[in-house]
Amino acid sequence: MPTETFEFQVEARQLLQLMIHSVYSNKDVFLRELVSNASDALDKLRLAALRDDAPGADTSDLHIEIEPDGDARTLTVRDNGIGMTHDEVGRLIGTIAHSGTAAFLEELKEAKDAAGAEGLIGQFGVGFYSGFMVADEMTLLTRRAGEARGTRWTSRGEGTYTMETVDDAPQGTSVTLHLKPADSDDQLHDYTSARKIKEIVKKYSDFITWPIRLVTPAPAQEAPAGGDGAEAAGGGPAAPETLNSMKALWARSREEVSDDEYHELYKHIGHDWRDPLETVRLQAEGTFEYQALLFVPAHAPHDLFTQGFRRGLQLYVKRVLIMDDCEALLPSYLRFVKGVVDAQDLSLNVSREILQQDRHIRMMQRRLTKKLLSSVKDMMARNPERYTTFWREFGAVLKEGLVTDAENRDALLAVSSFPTTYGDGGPTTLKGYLERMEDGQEDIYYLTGESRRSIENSPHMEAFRDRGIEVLLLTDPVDEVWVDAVGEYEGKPMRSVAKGEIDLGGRTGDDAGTEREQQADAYADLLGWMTEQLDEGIKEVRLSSRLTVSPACIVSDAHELTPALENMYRAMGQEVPPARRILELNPDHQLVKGLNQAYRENEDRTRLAGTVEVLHGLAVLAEGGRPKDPARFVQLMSERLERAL
Ligand SMILES: Nc1ncnc2c1ncn2[C@@H]1O[C@H](COP(=O)(O)OP(=O)(O)OP(=O)(O)O)[C@@H](O)[C@H]1O
Repeated sequence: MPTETFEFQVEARQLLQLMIHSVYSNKDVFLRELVSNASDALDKLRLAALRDDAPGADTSDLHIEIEPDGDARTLTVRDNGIGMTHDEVGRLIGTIAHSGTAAFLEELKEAKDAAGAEGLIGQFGVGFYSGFMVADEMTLLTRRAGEARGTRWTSRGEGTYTMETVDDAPQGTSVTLHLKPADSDDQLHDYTSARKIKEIVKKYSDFITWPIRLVTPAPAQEAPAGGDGAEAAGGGPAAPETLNSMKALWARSREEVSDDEYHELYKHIGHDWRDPLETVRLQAEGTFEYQALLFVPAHAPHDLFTQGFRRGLQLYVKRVLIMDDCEALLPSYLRFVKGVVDAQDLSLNVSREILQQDRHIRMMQRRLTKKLLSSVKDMMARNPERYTTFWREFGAVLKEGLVTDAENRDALLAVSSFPTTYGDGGPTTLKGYLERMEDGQEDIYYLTGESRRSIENSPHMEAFRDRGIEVLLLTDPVDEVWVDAVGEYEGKPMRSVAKGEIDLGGRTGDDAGTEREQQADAYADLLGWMTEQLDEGIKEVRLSSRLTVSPACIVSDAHELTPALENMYRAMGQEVPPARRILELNPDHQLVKGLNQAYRENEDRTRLAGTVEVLHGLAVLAEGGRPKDPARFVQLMSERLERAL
């Protein structure tokens, strides 16, 4: 078979460069990555066998081998798992399939220091490539279980790699690293040293549920074969030593397991190089027994909001992994949680469809959800800083639960926090807001919008700002939805400052009522005329009690959809009749007063009609929208500016 040469995909090449000129100081982790891949490959093969989906595969002694060779300066990590087809090698090893790679590389360019870059790389788990931190050449020999021929892949990590078909590859995958010279200044250890290998495996891979064996080539001994024929080597002097304890961490008591051990398990499952933010254990006893070890990552992945986001919850049945990415175990708003759930009494070959219906799974889901929410609540009380990180990373996802999970709504509200106009603007809970509410205030005020800046500068906020009334500033898309779904908190209605009539209670003073009535009389004709002038988008023009600086703003009826929500529904393909909105005028503003005067004094109101259009356009702009006919708006505006010169 000819050896073919291929070029790495652009992103892959960039990542490889990063690995070779490693920004990552701890190079030992390359071994963890290779062992982790080997372990996944063994899990996959066993799963396929459980489903009778691996004809011709040998599953008799599934294991991982590590074989150093000091003379040749190589290190081989070998598994007899699922292996890869020729096609898969090209696809999985030559490219980077992670969806957010482009975004990642952008961020990486911006990361100012090595620590930042290190953190980012962790998110993308450039697993296999990490071998190039310690090797100047890597060879991968693999044969997909059940197939006749295998593939050899070789690369020096520069622009290209080669692939060839081979006839005599053992089942599974072996990765051979041609090691760079040891250099302790650069944290490049001697990775052919048995002591070093044992230390790394113990530290990072002890929990792996497959045996990790150290194979030391004895001079007079035949090299032990990987997979087939391994048993035949019996009688030789040194049986390979198993380096890991293989204990399932989730089945052990808390006292027996160190935080570091939990963290290593998380990194394996979560494909993350960083420690998790929180570890949550649950041991359910009784008629349906199960153990769970759940992790909240410290960073939200880039693709959390994309369709097809892969969750990281693994389902085991009596220590056997039966499903990766098990979506039935947690509601969608907790999809960022990683971990393991190990149940005693499920069938080994349950399908995803059956799981969705299963009564026990539903019970587990409820209990796991409650446990996670109570852990977040504890975190809030015991470790506010950690909670702040949690909320920054996952708040937007968790709030989806306020809409979809009525049962846990109160628990979710209790752990939710929101930016606010109070104090330094840092997030507040609804409880905190309630405690600060002054006598007479009946509602919890909020405003939704695209960014904090645009909300803070919105005309709707003016009266609230003047009177020092706290307003929650909601900028996540989901905020539009949950405020409607939740409606109230502790009997206090949630009220958008951009919706309905705002009556700020007795705060305006005793004369305010009569003053307003007088104004209403004075403006009545103008308002009626303006309503006629504006097109069907505006159903009413009225005086405002929320403006102090701006001349006008647009508000929605209390029960109308906001424009953002309208757009959202349309984007989802739903038909929504356009909402008819209200234009509010500030009766104390010079422009509005002038408008009223001009209305009274002029019979011919053609020009005035144009001014009304401009005023409406300005209000649309102020809330972040765009005038319906921008060219006409600009023309009307220019004419008026010209006259003012
Ligand atoms: N030993 C192996 N046996 C079978 N397939 C493998 C093996 N090593 C790697 N692969 C395949 O190559 C893919 C890419 O591996 P790589 O280590 O680069 O990333 P990953 O494992 O998907 O992600 P991460 O590094 O974040 O864990 C794997 O997803 C797997 O499909």
